[in-house]
Amino acid sequence: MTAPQIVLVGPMGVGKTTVGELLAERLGTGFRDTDADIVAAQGRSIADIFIEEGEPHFRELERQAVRAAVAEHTGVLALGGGAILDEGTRALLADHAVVYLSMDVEEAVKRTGLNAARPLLAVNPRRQWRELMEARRHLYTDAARVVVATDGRTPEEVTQAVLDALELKEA
Ligand SMILES: Nc1ncnc2c1ncn2[C@@H]1O[C@H](COP(=O)(O)OP(=O)(O)O)[C@@H](O)[C@H]1O
Ligand SMILES: O=C(O)C1=C[C@@H](OP(=O)(O)O)[C@@H](O)[C@H](O)C1
Ligand SMILES: [Mg+2]
Repeated sequence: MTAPQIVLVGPMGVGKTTVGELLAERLGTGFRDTDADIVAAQGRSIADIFIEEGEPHFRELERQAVRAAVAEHTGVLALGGGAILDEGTRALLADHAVVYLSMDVEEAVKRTGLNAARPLLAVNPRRQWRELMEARRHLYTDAARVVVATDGRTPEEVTQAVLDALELKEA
């Protein structure tokens, strides 16, 4: 059976895409991101999918994207932050090398406040973050083989911490 070497989960803005690309480079393998797969397949942005068809439909598209990626991809795979909310998606992650990139609420507000057209954070970001993390934290933890904290670390430092935690050798 083929499988991704690493699957990155964690909240929006924690660095799944950034660290995923760095990890793929360090391991000499490919990088894939389910958000990018969905945008490519649908020909429209994630924000547009949320607005036009709602979050449940997006979670279905995301489950299909995760199913395809874990079946086909052998490199580093980054998921969207909310993928873990879907039971079917969680089942697809069982037995994979899932890494939870974590951060606290203050770090989250700092990172996503600076950027991002992220539909779930449009109003009152600090409260949204607290609620979002309370709902999701245990799902990330349960799905993950290892947890890597990203607070106060650069993407390069996080990348090294993931390689160390999984005891992976570079290419
Ligand atoms: N360890 C880090 N420290 C500071 N900023 C970071 C870190 N990792 C990522 N970022 C920045 O946070 C933003 C979101 O990163 P991204 O990789 O898109 O996160 P995700 O895919 O988890 O939503 C980007 O602007 C990125 O440059
Ligand atoms: O947490 C979420 O529900 C979402 C996270 C986003 O991905 P990132 O975590 O890569 O930003 C994207 O899938 C969508 O905006 C919904
Ligand atoms: Mg991302």
